[in-house]
Amino acid sequence: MSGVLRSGSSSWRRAATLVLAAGWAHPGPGAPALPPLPNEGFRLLLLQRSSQQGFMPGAHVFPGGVVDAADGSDEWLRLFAPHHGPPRFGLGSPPPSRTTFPVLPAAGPDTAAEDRAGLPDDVAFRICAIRETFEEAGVLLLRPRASPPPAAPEPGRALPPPAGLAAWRARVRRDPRDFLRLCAHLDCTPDIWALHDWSVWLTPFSRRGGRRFDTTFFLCCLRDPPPVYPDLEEVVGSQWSSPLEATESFISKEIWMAPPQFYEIRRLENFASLSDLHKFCLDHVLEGVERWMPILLLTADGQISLLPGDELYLEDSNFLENLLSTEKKTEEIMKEGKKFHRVVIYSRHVYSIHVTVQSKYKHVYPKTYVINKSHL
Ligand SMILES: CCCC(=O)SCCNC(=O)CCNC(=O)[C@H](O)C(C)(C)COP(=O)(O)OP(=O)(O)OC[C@H]1O[C@@H](n2cnc3c(N)ncnc32)[C@H](O)[C@@H]1OP(=O)(O)O
Ligand SMILES: [Mg+2]
Repeated sequence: MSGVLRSGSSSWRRAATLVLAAGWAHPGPGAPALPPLPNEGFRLLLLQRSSQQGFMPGAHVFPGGVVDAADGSDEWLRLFAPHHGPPRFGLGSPPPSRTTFPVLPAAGPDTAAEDRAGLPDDVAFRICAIRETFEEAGVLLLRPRASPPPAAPEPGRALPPPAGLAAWRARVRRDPRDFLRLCAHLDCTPDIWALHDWSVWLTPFSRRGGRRFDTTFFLCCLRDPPPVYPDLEEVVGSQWSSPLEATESFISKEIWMAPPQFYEIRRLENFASLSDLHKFCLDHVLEGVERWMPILLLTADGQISLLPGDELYLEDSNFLENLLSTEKKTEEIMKEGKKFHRVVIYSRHVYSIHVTVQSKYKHVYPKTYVINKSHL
């Protein structure tokens, strides 16, 4: 399943990450914490990566990780039976395949046999996202095998942590194949039906080199926030933040996020409530999602991360291993154009987003977001 794809000098890791949105009541001062009403706001789970991580040390990201062969093993077939099985495991028809730029080489001939296992990618990637969320945050998104998903899915709940979970978590962190054994032990399956396709990001080329990921982002709505237990190795902290709170934490230098997370946080600002967000996911499921690779434009005093639709974005495979640069300053470049889909990176904690293009496939893009100059 995982396999490492090669394009030019880059090796690509296939990964999955989970945007967990939990319903959040607004208890007044001293008021008892009430269960959130459907039209209440939501908070997002952000995990802080350890400063020892090889990739994005210290960054706040959504739970996630590299897809492992175990996530696609056909041993899962007996666990999903009898309610679910090939070809779609109850996920509904496959989203339309969007042949978007860039095309990465298919998994090479060295992909081991078990990597081409019986599960379709969109099942295996959901299992990976749920496994990684368990490994990194101790949140268990499983569904009892006896209760197939409801016809009209509502936001779910994480499984209350059963006894002995810490020992199981250590086992799964050592060997991803133990995640299936944990599910069998609990007579559950990963709640793949609660995960909705949201976006796919490919790591842009940068002169620093380093790891590159082809990462599928899923979105999952929960009625209320489950307790979170960072593993304290890969992940050293966690927070539930609204899109606005996460933006303010970033601008005030309390947290650092890479452009994809900042973009997704701002995109989620479009939704006023958990029910709006959940309804959007259900209405949108057949449209498929855009898969894109930002192209970096280095300016004299910063960087601009260009996205498809931007007038400077070129769908040219040369940019798999190249970037753009100019002697001009960022402000000059910004004055020249008008068809924007870009994240402007002024400094480590000062990003702005400019969107003037229409979103594709009935998805939403973030609104233009420019911080006031006092932060510059
Ligand atoms: C400007 C950047 C633009 C882009 O990258 S766009 C593509 C998507 N990228 C992003 O979203 C940026 C943020 N990155 C991420 O969210 C994550 O890095 C991403 C892409 C989901 C991949 O997840 P990761 O957590 O990095 O991968 P992972 O969980 O498989 O491994 C992380 C490192 O932890 C290690 N690890 C995993 N399980 C462990 C265990 N049980 N005990 C100790 N160490 C463990 C694992 O070996 C890995 O270390 P290493 O990276 O191999 O050195
Ligand atoms: Mg991880």
